Amino acid sequence: MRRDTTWPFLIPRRRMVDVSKDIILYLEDLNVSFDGFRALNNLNLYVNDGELRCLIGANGAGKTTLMDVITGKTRCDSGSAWFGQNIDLLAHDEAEIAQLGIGRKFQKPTVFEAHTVFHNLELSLRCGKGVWRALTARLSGSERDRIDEVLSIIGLESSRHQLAGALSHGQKQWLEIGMLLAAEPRLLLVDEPVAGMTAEEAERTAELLTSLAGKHTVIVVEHDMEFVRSIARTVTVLHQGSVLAEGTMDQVQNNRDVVEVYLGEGA
Ligand SMILES: Nc1ncnc2c1ncn2[C@@H]1O[C@H](COP(=O)(O)OP(=O)(O)OP(=O)(O)O)[C@@H](O)[C@H]1O
Repeated sequence: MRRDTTWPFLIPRRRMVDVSKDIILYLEDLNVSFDGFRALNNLNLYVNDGELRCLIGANGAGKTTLMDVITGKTRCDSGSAWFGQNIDLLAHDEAEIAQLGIGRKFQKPTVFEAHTVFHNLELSLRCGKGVWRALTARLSGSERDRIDEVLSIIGLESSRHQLAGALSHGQKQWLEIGMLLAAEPRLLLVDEPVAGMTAEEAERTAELLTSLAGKHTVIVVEHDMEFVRSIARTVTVLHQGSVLAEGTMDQVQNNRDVVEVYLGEGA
C-alpha cells in the first residue's frame, strides 16, 4: 500500500453549493438574544457569489454575533441562513459548516508557531481533507502544488522554511489566511485583518483580499475606515443588530442615518 495515497472513499466529499442565482449567502430575519438583549434584530443580508463585502458598525453592533451564526458557533433564536440555494446552515454544526467550505479567520493569528510556514499549510491542507488524510504520511504531488500555489498567493514563498513563530505579525496573518485557502473555501470570513499591522502590511493585505474575491467570496469585518475604503466595493453598516445601510463607501458615508449613529460618533 502506498503511503502517499488514500483510498478515494475515505476522502470526505464536499457538498457543492448551488450559486445558480449568483447569491452565496442568504440571511433572513435573523434574531439572536443574550439574556433578553437582542444582539441580532431581524437582520437581513444577501451576499453575491465572488464579492468582497465589508461589514462595519460600532462596537456591539452585532458583527461578531453575525459571523458566529454563519459559522454555527451561535444558534439563532429565529430566522434562516442559507449557503447558496441548497444548504441550510442552521441544520449544520460548526465542524460541518467548515467542511462545507466556509472558513473563518479570527482577529488574532493562531498559527502553529513551532512549525515551519510550509508545515502549517500542510497541516491545514490535510485537516481539510479529513482525519484519514491527515494521518497518512506523505504529501502527493498535487498537494505540494497546492501549497506552492497558496505560498505564492500569500507572498510567503521565500519564508517557506521559516518557523511561523519568527514571522512578523502581518506575515502570520497572511499565513493564517493561507491556511484557510489550503482547504479551498467558497466563503471566507475575515475579522479585523489589519489590526496591529504596519501601513505597508495593511496595503499588502488589501491586495491579498481583493485578489481572493472572484474565486472566493470574502466578508471582512473591519474598524479601520481607510482600509475599508481601499478594498470595499459594497459596504454593509450594522447598527443594533440590524442592517442600517448598504452601498458603496461614498454612499454609506453620505447616508444620514449612518452619519448620525456611526460615522458621526467618531467624527
Ligand atoms: N455571549 C454573549 N452573552 C451576552 N451578550 C453578548 C454575548 N455576545 C455578544 N453579546 C452582546 O451582543 C452585542 C453584540 O455583540 P457583538 O460582539 O456581536 O458586536 P460587534 O459588532 O462584533 O462589536 P465589536 O466591534 O466590539 O467586536 C453586544 O452588546 C455584546 O455585549
